[in-house]
Amino acid sequence: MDRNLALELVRVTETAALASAGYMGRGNKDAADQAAVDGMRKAFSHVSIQGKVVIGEGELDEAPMLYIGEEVGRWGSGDRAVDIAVDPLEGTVLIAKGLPNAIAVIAMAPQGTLLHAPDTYMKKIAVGPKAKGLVQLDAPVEQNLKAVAKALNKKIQDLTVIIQDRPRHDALIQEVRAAGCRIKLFGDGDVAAALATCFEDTGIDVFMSIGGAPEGVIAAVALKCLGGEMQGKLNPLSEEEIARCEELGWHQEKINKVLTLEDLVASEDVFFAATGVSDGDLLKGVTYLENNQAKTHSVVMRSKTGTIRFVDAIHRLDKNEILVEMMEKHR
Ligand SMILES: O=P(O)(O)OC[C@H]1O[C@](O)(COP(=O)(O)O)[C@@H](O)[C@@H]1O
Repeated sequence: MDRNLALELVRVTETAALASAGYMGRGNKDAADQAAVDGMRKAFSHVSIQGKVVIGEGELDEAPMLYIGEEVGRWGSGDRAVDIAVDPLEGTVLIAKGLPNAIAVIAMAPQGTLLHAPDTYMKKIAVGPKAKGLVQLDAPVEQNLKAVAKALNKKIQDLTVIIQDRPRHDALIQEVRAAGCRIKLFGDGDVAAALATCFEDTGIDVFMSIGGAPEGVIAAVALKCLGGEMQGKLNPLSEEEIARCEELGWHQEKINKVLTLEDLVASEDVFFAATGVSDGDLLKGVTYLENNQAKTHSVVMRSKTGTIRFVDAIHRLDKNEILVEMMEKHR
């Protein structure tokens, strides 16, 4: 895929972040999400791809924009056919409460290569490049943690495991504590949490959680670019979710299968871009500057070359056509 698409994708996540950041701390997660969706969709119309949303805001009946199956991009005759996975505002509650780690995020891959994950829960494990190939989602927790400690040349007591703070993880938390590791609990945003395992500065060594399956596919694209490892397994928690899986052709045998990184993302030529909405471990959030300007901090990655770029940008909110429209609508 054309390497210049990387910068195009950053423009899209920047626009989503800028559109939604004004809602920080205002207690309205739906309005913040809608703003991010608006911004992302608008910015996509300038990108030279024939994109189809495979992970989006839901089915057409529940999501009028960026719904699964929606065509995005310019759709010119020479444009590349691609699968698009979006989470315009990953961590809607985080923005509503003004908490850290909300991001706007996109993953892109050649057509037909991203897993069409149903919108149910998924059990996930992620580790950075040094521990790649050494963990097994279904293995005992302690066994995985010992393997990671060995790969990182750390004492098991010095490993930090990041887990979403939910009652469904009580037993997991007990097991990680019993193994002797440190734990960092996070409120929301498991894409950022999985990514953190690949950046030493974050101090996070392992990600273990049950979170959204769509977020699992998006994170897997990033882990592929970063040379890390991620595995997942659908984990429908209610009768309704099981029915939803069946409706989409996920029968018990398929649900029980551990999905490897290759199952989640079947291509070596994928892109991932994210822009911070609120300050986080990896990305700074949107900040507003004098003279109607705002600053964004993003990361964009391409698996083919393994390049990881951090992009700082200063935007004129009164000059850029799309941003002017977003500011009128959402500020
Ligand atoms: O809040 P739940 O039901 O535990 O779901 C977990 C999911 O929610 C999130 O924390 C945030 O998702 P939203 O941005 O859609 O609110 C995800 O990162 C995670 O996968």
